Amino acid sequence: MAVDPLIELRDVNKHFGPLHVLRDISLTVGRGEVVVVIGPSGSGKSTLCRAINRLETVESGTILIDGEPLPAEGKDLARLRAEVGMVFQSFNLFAHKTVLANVSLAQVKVRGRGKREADLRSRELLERVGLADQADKFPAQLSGGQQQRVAIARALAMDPKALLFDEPTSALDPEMINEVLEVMRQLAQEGMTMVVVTHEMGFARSAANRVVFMADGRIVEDRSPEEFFTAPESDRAKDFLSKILKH
Ligand SMILES: Nc1ncnc2c1ncn2[C@@H]1O[C@H](COP(=O)(O)OP(=O)(O)OP(=O)(O)O)[C@@H](O)[C@H]1O
Repeated sequence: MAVDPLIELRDVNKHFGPLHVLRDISLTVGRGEVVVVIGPSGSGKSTLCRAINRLETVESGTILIDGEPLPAEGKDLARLRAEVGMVFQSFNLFAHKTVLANVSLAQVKVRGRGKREADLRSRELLERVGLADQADKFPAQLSGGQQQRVAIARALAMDPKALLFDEPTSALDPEMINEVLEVMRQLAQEGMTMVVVTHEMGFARSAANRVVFMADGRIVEDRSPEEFFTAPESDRAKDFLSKILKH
């Protein structure tokens, strides 16, 4: 399949003090592709995800969104950032605003939509994530899984070209993990371009087009889930998988 690149990283490097946390990272995510990033704790997965829309600065290398280099600051950065939505481990909803207002807010402020139009779109998206009947509640009245689904609706409300997920289920009780993964699976099937940092190997196996395995700030393997899970090539990946499978 010819790749139509939507997100590209070329030779990206970053340190935190003496720690070289991203080492010569080159990665291309094609339009409609789901790339799941896995690896041991501290290997740089979240930093990579956050670098893609410059929540972390990088020291060298290039990041392109739909062919446009991501600038360090300014209007073009804000515009490109809005094209790549982000869903975090902690849902970061406004506690004093209703679910509906949480989904509508950025549409009005960033996209310049009128309130009525934004609310209409928010209701459609809440329906899509199975929360149509929760629109008037406040975040604290919802379960963690429901709150994360609101956060996904909020990200979708910006009409992003791609979504980045940074450990979206790590803060959830086990019984709520699946309802969030199910929404993500649905988005993947609908063709959303997604980069997902997760420890959920079942999701990586079943929803990813590619698995990127990181260790010590490097991409060590970048392959289909079938190949990666049945025949990992590197000792680091073999070691990682054997530890995970023991749990
Ligand atoms: N703001 C920061 N300042 C200093 N060090 C940081 C900062 N953020 C992350 N680090 C360090 O950079 C390394 C990579 O962190 P990162 O969160 O990207 O790893 P990760 O692979 O996502 O790990 P985990 O699976 O535990 O979330 C870790 O050693 C971490 O302690």
